Amino acid sequence: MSARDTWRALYRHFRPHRGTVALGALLTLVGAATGLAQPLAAKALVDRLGGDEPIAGVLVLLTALVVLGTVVESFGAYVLERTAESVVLAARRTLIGRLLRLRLSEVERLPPGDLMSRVTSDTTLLRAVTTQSVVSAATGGLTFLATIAMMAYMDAVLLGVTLGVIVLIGSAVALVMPQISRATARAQESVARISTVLERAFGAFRTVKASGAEERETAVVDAAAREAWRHGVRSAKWQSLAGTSVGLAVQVSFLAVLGIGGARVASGAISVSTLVAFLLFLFYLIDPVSKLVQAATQYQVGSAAIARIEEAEQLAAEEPSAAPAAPAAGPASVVFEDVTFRYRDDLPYVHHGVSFEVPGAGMTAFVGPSGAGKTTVFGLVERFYETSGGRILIDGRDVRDWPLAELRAAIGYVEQDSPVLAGTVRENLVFGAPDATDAEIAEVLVRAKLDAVVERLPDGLETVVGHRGSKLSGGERQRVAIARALLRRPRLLLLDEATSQLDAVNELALRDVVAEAARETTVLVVAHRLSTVTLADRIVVMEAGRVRAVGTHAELVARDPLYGELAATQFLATA
Ligand SMILES: Nc1ncnc2c1ncn2[C@@H]1O[C@H](COP(=O)(O)OP(=O)(O)OP(=O)(O)O)[C@@H](O)[C@H]1O
Repeated sequence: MSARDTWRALYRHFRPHRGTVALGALLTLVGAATGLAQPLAAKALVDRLGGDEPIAGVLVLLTALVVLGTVVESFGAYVLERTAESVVLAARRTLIGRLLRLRLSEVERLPPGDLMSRVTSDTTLLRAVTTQSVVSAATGGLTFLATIAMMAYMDAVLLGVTLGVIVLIGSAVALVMPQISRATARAQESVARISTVLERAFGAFRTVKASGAEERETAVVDAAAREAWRHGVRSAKWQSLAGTSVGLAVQVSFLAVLGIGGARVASGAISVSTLVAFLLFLFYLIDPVSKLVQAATQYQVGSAAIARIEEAEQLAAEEPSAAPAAPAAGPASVVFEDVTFRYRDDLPYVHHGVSFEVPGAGMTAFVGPSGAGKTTVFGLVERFYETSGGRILIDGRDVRDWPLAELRAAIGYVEQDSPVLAGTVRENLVFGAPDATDAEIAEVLVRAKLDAVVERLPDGLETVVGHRGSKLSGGERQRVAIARALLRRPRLLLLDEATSQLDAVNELALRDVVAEAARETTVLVVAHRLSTVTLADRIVVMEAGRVRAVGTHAELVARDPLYGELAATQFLATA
């Protein structure tokens, strides 16, 4: 990101809060002013005590100043901190609103752990830069200019000396500033790597344990944590260097002013009192310069974070579209017209001109060797990906012309590994149909042959199924996934049959569920079982990204050698 883009992005986060930041700055200034007035009141008090004058008025004034100062200052600090939290919240909400709408291809490209850490960790770094550092820069800048003006009024030559030293040391500090940003960026990348590795490990926790990979995975996380530490420490080093440079600048200026000022006093150019006053102003300069350096440091940290946040905001997302109020009913037809497709421009084509027609209703099975492109058909129907060529028509309408939410509302999709989400059975069922009534749930449970299963569960529908549904059997998970899809009352059911074996009871149950669903919706199924294909109204045989043959089981066994082979090997194994 260029420096200008960083400015612009930071300003975008700051802009909605500029009013409250200004209020916070004002309160900070008022608090500081009452602080300055306190010594004056104290002096008056001491004077009056000495002169035996009444002190009640001054005492009240002093107390009022102390109370007012404390209240105003703490309220100002609260306003700024609250605004800082609001900036973080706004950044998080923008990111969250976008992340779940990202295109599938983007999420496949970036590890989810990395995306998550941008929402959680990087946004936190915006806290200081958009509020405290703006106030520091503003108040520091103002006081700096006022003090410089006073110094100019005292003696221009000594001011020149002072500014010379400050510019010299300031330039050196400016050189290390980008180092802070770089080190912070590296540290944040390492933090993201921690999330990524942990996410991978928890996503396949059984495999990690079964492979005895705990130590190795721990070592990878450990390395990332140490890497984050290393860059964090490097950033701290540059930050402290920048911080101490203020003291150095003032000390060097002090010596230079003392030397040159002494000579000027000796030559009669200025009076001793001017030199003393000038030196005092020099010390007043420490605070504003510190604030300016601090603001610059925070800006560097913030710019590292903003780059990562912006990157996530630039990822391609799907356009939001309102779900239809009343989706059309009845089974939908599906037509593929010479569809070509590849997952990425640098990958080979997966579909080399796929064409088939499925009328509304009935069940169509897709079969073919592994990698033939069957699951990809479903990804394209759902418009998870865009085709490279050809057309896909659902109900005679190009999928690109459907509002995305309407298209997906018409479809029920059961993935191959039938994901069940953490939560209760009920939460899993209504995931795709949040408004489903208890009666509808009960009906779908019967249809998916899950009613007996749910009855057996300790808490029925409210039973927590564990992370990824690990408390359900494979067959049960599959039927929960089908029930979830059916509850959406889809016009088109896409079912990616699991390749894993099912016992006879589960297999039969699944077969009935699918057969029944096919009576009222169009069912497309990537089939791996004889029991499924014999049931199908038509079978599409795919091979290497092309449709080889279409027909019924009996027709294809007689006509298509590849199908005959599949039937003999793949399907019969499951018969
Ligand atoms: N998200 C993806 N990104 C890149 N390539 C992919 C992706 N998904 C699938 N592929 C590739 O596309 C090809 C077709 O995959 P697809 O999943 O459609 O095959 P399939 O016929 O369903 O196979 P199976 O029966 O084994 O599930 C494969 O070579 C696969 O490696």
